[in-house]
Amino acid sequence: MAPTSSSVPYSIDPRAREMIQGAKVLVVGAGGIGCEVLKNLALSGFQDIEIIDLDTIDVSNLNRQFLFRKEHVGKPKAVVARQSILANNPDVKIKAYHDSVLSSDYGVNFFKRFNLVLNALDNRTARNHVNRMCLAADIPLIESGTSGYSGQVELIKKGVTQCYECQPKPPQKTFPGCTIRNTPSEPVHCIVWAKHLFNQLFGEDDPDQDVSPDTEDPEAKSEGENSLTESGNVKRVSTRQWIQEIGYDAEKLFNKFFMDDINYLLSMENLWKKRTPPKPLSWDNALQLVAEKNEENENTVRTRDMEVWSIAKCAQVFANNVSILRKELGSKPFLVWDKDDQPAMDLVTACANIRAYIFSIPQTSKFQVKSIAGNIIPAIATANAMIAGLVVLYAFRLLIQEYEKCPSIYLRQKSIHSKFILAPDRQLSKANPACYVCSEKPFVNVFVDVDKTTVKEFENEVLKKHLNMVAPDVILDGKGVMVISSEEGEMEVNNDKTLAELGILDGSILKCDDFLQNYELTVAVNQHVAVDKDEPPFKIIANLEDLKAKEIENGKENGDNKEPESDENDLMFVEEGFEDPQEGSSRKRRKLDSDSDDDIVEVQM
Ligand SMILES: Nc1ncnc2c1ncn2[C@@H]1O[C@H](COP(=O)(O)OP(=O)(O)OP(=O)(O)O)[C@@H](O)[C@H]1O
Ligand SMILES: [Zn+2]
Repeated sequence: MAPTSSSVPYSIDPRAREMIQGAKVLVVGAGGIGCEVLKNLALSGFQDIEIIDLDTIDVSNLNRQFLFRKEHVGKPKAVVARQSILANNPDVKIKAYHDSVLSSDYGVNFFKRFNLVLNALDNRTARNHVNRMCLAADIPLIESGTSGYSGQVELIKKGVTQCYECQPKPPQKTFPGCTIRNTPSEPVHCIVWAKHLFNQLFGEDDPDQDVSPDTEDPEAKSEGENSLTESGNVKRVSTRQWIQEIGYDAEKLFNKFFMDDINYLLSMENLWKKRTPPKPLSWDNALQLVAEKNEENENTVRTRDMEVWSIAKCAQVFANNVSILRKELGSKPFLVWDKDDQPAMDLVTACANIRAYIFSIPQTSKFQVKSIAGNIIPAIATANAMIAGLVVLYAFRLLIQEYEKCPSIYLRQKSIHSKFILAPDRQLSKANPACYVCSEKPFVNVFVDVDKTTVKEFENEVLKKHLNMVAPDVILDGKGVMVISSEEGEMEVNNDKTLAELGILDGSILKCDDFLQNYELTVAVNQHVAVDKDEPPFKIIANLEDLKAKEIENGKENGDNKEPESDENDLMFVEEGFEDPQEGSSRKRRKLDSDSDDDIVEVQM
């Protein structure tokens, strides 16, 4: 965009300018934001850059990840990003790692080599991990994310700001198991069920993803009636075992999931007193349900993915892809569902639509299924570019330790007059003194059923999945008993024992140590029995005061955006020093022409 008459060109502080050449920067993630950040770094004179990304280039990345071209599809993002930057600027020293940042190869000493770390990630696990590594190495981290037209940039610096984990993040949206398994009413319920079915057929075993009728559904039971089995599932051999026994026969699978299980659901009469009952569908009948010839469609330009498939087509797609995925599975222990893997996506689209048909729910195109199943909020190239621009502007300030000039800043779509608004917080966000990551003595309460929870479940679900440790060692305090070891083969004998069997009871204290993250956490164990079956089996509470506190409603999975503190009106800001926009003078903020199509905000410093 040509500078407007009112804009003042941005100039880098001369002290920062001097430091740019000698600065060593790590960029984590070479996706939408990462490509932009790398380009900005190279263009603004950074000479020593390292980039890490675990992924390879997908064709769907090409519209916005401009360092990649069609011929690069399938190649590692980090490697190609490096080549593209070097092609434009051969003087930059740039090193690429095609790897996960979670790997033990990147320990605290690896992070200590950098002046700055810039995150351009898309998931919480990796963000949490880099947060801990930067705290441990005491290196400033710039965290960033976008979600559609929204985005944010946040500085994380030990002892100066809050860390990425200071505030609890809302859990991802989930649906009650019985809605998914028994009484779906929206396309999304069928899509979640279809993803679970993929995992039952090919994925990692997860009892939470059962697709069979749930006989424990309280709505299904008459008063005083007991369920068929203790677990609430129809009693039979495990789904995977049965699938293997029938050799992944598509017709048998189809009749089981779409006819027998539906007949079973119909027998749970209470469920259908106020609902439209589902229609069981056999393989033979499905093949009859071909699309009515729709002349309108023939003249309409529609891409294949926008089409809603007939049920006969869904059945055929189901059979074809079961066979393709079975071959892909081969002798691997399991497949991982990926929205960009065509057979996996086709299978989920077909199954979701067959289930939707059975439950009289509107059917959806593959495009719609993909956006729901992949939790995709479309990535907006301009939002990524704006956020990446801010990341690098903040990088300049951090080189000269101007931390106070880097408050969290938010990008969001506003009104019909102005498409984007940038709004900074008034000041740096202070660390939460009860944070179980960055406080001086990290401490957390875990409420868990010590009589039922095994050591392995505790390690995987509590320590790794929810407390984000990578390779914990755990000692029962006071007794000095080692419970979990990060050394393979050392403590596996404990895996299937319950916590109680190892003497871990209500009031026990566990000392958990993650060597890689240089992170020690004290866990107080509290006996807790879930009363409601939809209640999570354990709870993690850093500060017991939080028990009463309302959950903070902020963030989205991709960008983890939260609302800015500043109160906005319908303005685009041109800030100086990010002072309180409400008190800004005309020098600091200008109302742009409301007819303007410009989506760019100029940030001056
Ligand atoms: N643990 C990790 N280690 C290294 N890189 C990671 C890790 N987790 C995620 N990434 C990378 O972070 C990048 C995030 O970029 P982005 O949000 O644009 O996602 P994408 O996968 O490229 O695009 P989309 O999800 O929209 O298809 C990806 O390239 C991804 O491979
Ligand atoms: Zn913290």
